[in-house]
Amino acid sequence: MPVSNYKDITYEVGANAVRITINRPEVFNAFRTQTVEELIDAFKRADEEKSVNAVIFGGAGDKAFCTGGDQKVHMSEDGLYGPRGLVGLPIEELQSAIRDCRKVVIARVQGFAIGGGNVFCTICDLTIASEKAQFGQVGPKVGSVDPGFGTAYLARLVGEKKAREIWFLCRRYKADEALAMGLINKVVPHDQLDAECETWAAEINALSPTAIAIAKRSFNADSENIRGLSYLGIAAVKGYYQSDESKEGVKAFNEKRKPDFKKFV
Ligand SMILES: CC(C)(COP(=O)(O)OP(=O)(O)OC[C@H]1O[C@@H](n2cnc3c(N)ncnc32)[C@H](O)[C@@H]1OP(=O)(O)O)[C@@H](O)C(=O)NCCC(=O)NCCSC(=O)c1cc(O)c2ccccc2c1O
Repeated sequence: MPVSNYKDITYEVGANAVRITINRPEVFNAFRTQTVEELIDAFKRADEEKSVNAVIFGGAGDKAFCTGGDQKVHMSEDGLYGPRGLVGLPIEELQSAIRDCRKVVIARVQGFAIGGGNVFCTICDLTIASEKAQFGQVGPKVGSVDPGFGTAYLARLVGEKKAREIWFLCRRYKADEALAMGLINKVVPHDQLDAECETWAAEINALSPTAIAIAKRSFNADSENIRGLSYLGIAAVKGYYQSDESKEGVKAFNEKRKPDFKKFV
């Protein structure tokens, strides 16, 4: 897919990093099938980029890095997001593409990193956030769950107790709380976010690309079993998405009301 054909994202090669940006600010940079397809293509392209060692992954506008799956397109008859993969968008292939990319992937978080957006932060090699950023999970509130990197790998970063708290209470966490729990690497004043990301990318860019790629593969190898969990779990999520229980979560979000899950207990 040529870069010029991207509709939902932008792709730029800078002096120190490739910049991949979700460009759907009208839905807080939520992703649909097309967004996920383009991101997979972009991360595979970045993997082959010869001039830089880093990728800066962000979301357009001031409000959000990414808020996960687009709940407006998710409100479908079959409960799926679209035509591709098990749940209608190949999210598990995108998560693999980010992990498999030999560059250091830095998440640039200026606002909400919620749902699948929070999973991206978890998977990215490094995360730098503005003091305005907010993190959290919403799956059990909106009829969804990320069964793999969003749960099991999150626990490796923040510990089992905190990861379970994040999923079982669906609270929002400020940037300094995310830093304290080990979810992100650094918090900076809002207007210094781009400069900080660029500084980190420049430092990485001065280092040996082969050593970095081997180190990344080595870190990944130790948690590679989670890819298997994710691919298995997503089959369960497909069945869940087709249930009235999950559809109630999606409907409630779109109708801006609290979900009523009582009858499913
Ligand atoms: C981000 C929020 C916390 C912001 O709340 P706030 O109250 O400030 O603002 P609004 O809620 O009014 O939102 C403003 C505006 O943006 C729209 N919007 C926000 N997020 C989305 C979204 N994800 N999809 C579509 N639209 C969105 C919202 O509708 C408003 O627009 P209006 O035109 O209506 O005014 C809050 O918005 C929030 O919690 N958003 C997250 C919603 C959500 O449910 N996300 C998806 C979760 S599921 C998921 O992401 C997911 C990830 C995975 O990795 C998976 C892997 C495997 C299987 C499944 C997966 C999966 O489902």
